[in-house]
Amino acid sequence: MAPQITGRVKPTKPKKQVRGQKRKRDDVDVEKLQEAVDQLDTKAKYASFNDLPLSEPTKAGLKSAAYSTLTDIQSKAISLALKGADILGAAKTGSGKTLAFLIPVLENLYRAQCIGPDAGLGAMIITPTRELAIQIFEVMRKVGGKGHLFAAGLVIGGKSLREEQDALTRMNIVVCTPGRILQHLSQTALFNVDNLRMLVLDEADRILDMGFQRDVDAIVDYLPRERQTMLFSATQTKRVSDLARLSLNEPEYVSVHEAAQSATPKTLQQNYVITPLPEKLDALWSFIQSAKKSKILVFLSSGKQVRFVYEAFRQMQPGIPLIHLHGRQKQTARLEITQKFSSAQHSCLFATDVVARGLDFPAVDWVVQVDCPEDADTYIHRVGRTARYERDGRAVIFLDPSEEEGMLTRLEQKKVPIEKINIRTNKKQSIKDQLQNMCFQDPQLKYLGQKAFASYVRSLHIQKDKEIFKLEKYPLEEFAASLGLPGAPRIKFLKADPEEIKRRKNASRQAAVSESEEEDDDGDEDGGKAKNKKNGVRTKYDRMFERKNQDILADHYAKMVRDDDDKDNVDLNRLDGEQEADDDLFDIKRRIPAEEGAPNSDISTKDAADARAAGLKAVAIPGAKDPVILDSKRREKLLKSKKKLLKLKDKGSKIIYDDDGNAHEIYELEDEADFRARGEAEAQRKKFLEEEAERVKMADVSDKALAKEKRKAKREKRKEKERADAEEDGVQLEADEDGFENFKRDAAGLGYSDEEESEVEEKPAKKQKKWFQEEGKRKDLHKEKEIETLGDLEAEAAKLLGS
Ligand SMILES: Nc1ncnc2c1ncn2[C@@H]1O[C@H](COP(=O)(O)OP(=O)(O)OP(=O)(O)O)[C@@H](O)[C@H]1O
Repeated sequence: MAPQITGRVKPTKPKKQVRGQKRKRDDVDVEKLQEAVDQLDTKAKYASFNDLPLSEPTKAGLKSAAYSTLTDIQSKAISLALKGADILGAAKTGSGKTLAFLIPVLENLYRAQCIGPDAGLGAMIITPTRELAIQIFEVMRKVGGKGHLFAAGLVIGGKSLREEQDALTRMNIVVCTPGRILQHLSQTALFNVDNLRMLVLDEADRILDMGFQRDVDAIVDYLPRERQTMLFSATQTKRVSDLARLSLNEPEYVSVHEAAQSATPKTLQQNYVITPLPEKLDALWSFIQSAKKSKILVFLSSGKQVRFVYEAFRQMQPGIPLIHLHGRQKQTARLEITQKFSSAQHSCLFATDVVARGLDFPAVDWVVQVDCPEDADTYIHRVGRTARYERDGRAVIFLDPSEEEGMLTRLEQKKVPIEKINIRTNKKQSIKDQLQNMCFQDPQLKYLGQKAFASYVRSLHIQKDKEIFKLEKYPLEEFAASLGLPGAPRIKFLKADPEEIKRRKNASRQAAVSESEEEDDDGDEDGGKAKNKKNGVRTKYDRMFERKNQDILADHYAKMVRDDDDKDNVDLNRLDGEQEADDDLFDIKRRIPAEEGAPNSDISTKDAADARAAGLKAVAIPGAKDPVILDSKRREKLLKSKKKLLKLKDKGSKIIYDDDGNAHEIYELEDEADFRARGEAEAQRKKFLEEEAERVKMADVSDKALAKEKRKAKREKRKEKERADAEEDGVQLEADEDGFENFKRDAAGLGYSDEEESEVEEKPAKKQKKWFQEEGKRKDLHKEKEIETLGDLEAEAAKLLGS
């Protein structure tokens, strides 16, 4: 198999080797395999992959990926799917549904010999997000890459359409998102799906809901009716209308946990905390503070909230690495972040529901839902990012008192066991004042806060389940204050049907994706304009004025400006207020000569005359060229501030004195005749450059020697201090030395030069010291236990949450 990420489907192995493998594969008795599949008992329970009639390449792939025993859903679904049945697969999050459909895809195409560019597209796997598509593709590469020769690819946007088009025409298996594949189906002339045998919808209920409805219906119209269709999800749809849309043929409903007591993994502990909306950020901050040695996934309801909370918390330095992810980030950034979180040991990821489904981040300790999810299904998927494949995990949701009853009812209906807990009062920290201070000092942060507020309130407005979300019950003024805002921004609600709004939102996102021109990190409604100005520099003021809905925040923004012009008592909501602002723009015109008696009174201009005629006063500023006209109280105030007055004064020019005490400008032109007497200009230039180069070279040598000396002294000093510290703490010096030596060897292994190596030496030592000190400080101050195991870390985090 030669799986490729969009655009490069050429086999990665040399041609000869590929042909040889193909012959070998042809030798395999496909017929025998088919016979075994025909005789397969679909009612039996299979424990090992070896018990199933699978091809050698698949078996080799499973072995090398260390998959040996089947999970329940795999045991039931694979046998049925191998026989070609349409399947509705439902099993808890993290129970191995991916392999339950990937193995049949590889096997059924293999037995049908649907391999190579002439075979055409044999299987299409659709997922709701790009991240999930990439993940599935990676699992397929892991399992199928050990000998299968399929050409497989990802079609998820983020690349040019042309690149994908070339690759698509030769693919046997494609993993894709709905919007992008539909674009190809309608625009790529050579993309032929007539041979398609298998269609898989992962997170099927999500793909079939209104967000993707039109796309999926249109995709299905292109596909042959005779095919095998498989739908998988932890919250499977059984709606007849959905199934009819996909023309499923007597589907087998494979639900391994239907009789189970809970819809969520047994190893998942779930709690909720009643947290009034204005206290949610306090609760989140306090939580993060007591779970710093964990891997935490925090869900918020919109990208704007994610950005604000991330930005604000980052500035407050919580002592744990923070990252953030939302659907409007560039694809490369999204990929980087998911990889970063996957490999992190301790980290906190703020995210929207873009990561709620399907993503298999290893070893997430906590899922925290700051905002209530839109329904119980979303809740189940969010918490499913932890406690995967028999691992332990914990989840906590902050519910506003008005959401409690509605949400608990919904969770109970879905068989979600959840218990109430409280935050220990002594662990609660209020960050409201800090946020207010930060927003006051940083208008960009304040603006993010305003956007976060607006998007959150809008999201409440469009929520479908009014039993949970009652907009009038939320204390919005206090909520705004809790974000650090000086007032609640005014929100304008669209009158459209909430479902329609949601559908449109989804559609526009997909359009953005398919154009492969993702929004920049700004993630605002102003995406279109951002694109127009893509190559230009957009300032925050550009963004501010490009906002579609200028009404939002108008009151508040006015207030902000009013603060500046405090004494003027200008009401910017009034037209004459705007006039005032305009006048300020042209204040240079109104600077006129002073009245008689003032230093510049002899200068008489038309402007001055006009100003005097208008009854305005002018004041002469010592050291300034022009007097200043007092046309507003603000300008009067300005004259009282010495610091501000400096701005009006002439800057002056710098002068140097020679040995005889004569003044000179810093740069003076030499006499031309003298210059010419010294020879040709070009020769002089060359000579000058050579001399300078020599001078720099000499200086460089002595600088380097000096720097080396300094580093040596610093190292000596550090070692001495470490020795002293170690003696004080009773730590064996050898241990430190060992670590130091190891690092040195690593650095050498990476090929650092001597110079670089000595630079590198400094870094770990510095880091080591910092962490050591912090740990020490923590120990001294709080007498806390060192965290080593998951149990320890839960105990640590549980200190915050008391039952
Ligand atoms: N047979 C197996 N043996 C060992 N590990 C497995 C097996 N099957 C799956 N896993 C592991 O279990 C984890 C969860 O699998 P997977 O992502 O397929 O779950 P899922 O049911 O699709 O979850 P979700 O509903 O969240 O999408 C993965 O890390 C995967 O590698």
